[in-house]
Amino acid sequence: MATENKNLSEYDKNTIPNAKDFRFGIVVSEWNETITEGLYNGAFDALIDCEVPAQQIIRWNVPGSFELIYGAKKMLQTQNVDAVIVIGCVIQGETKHFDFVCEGVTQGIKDLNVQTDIPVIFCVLTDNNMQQSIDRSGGVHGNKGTEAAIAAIKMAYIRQQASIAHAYNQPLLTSGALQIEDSPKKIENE
Ligand SMILES: Nc1c(NC[C@H](O)[C@H](O)[C@H](O)CO)[nH]c(=O)[nH]c1=O
Ligand SMILES: CC(=O)[C@@H](O)COP(=O)(O)O
Repeated sequence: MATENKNLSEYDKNTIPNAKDFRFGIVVSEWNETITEGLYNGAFDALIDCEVPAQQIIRWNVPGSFELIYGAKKMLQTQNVDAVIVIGCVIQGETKHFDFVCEGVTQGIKDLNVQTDIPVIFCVLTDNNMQQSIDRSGGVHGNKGTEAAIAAIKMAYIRQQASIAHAYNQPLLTSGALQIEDSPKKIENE
């Protein structure tokens, strides 16, 4: 399903885990900052709407999307966060630089998700033109920052449940959609 068939800002709070105790890092690229600020506002507002206290949201800025990799790495190494959201906007120019920046950031963020224990959420627009970026940062297609915030909450929850399951040597819930429990049940060893 392409973005044009899905509003990026839509979410059902009934499907979102309790996020009150989670801490989030948000690394924001300064390139195309009118777009990245719109994406950040979408992410921040969604986290607040899901009752994450503002003081549990840490923001760092980096020069461009390529620096999101290093910024996210240092964020998760030095800050007590349950998930990191990286926010960028890469727009095709005259040269192939677009391809290398997009591929580099994609692979770098993927590597962080593989090599570290903290989920890093990919909120990087890779658009052909500015209008596509406007449309996806609070325009007709909604706000990818909102989508990223909801993903961050869900992945922080999965990380939390996985650590609990590991501690009690229990498999994670495998019944399709993640079932949300008010508080994880302690499994008494037989
Ligand atoms: N053209 C865009 C860039 N380019 C800059 C790179 O991300 C990087 O900062 C530079 O190569 C120095 O390492 N960055 C964006 O975020 N968006 C662009 O459209
Ligand atoms: C993604 C980029 O680096 C690109 O916007 C830079 O523009 P150009 O390819 O014209 O140098």
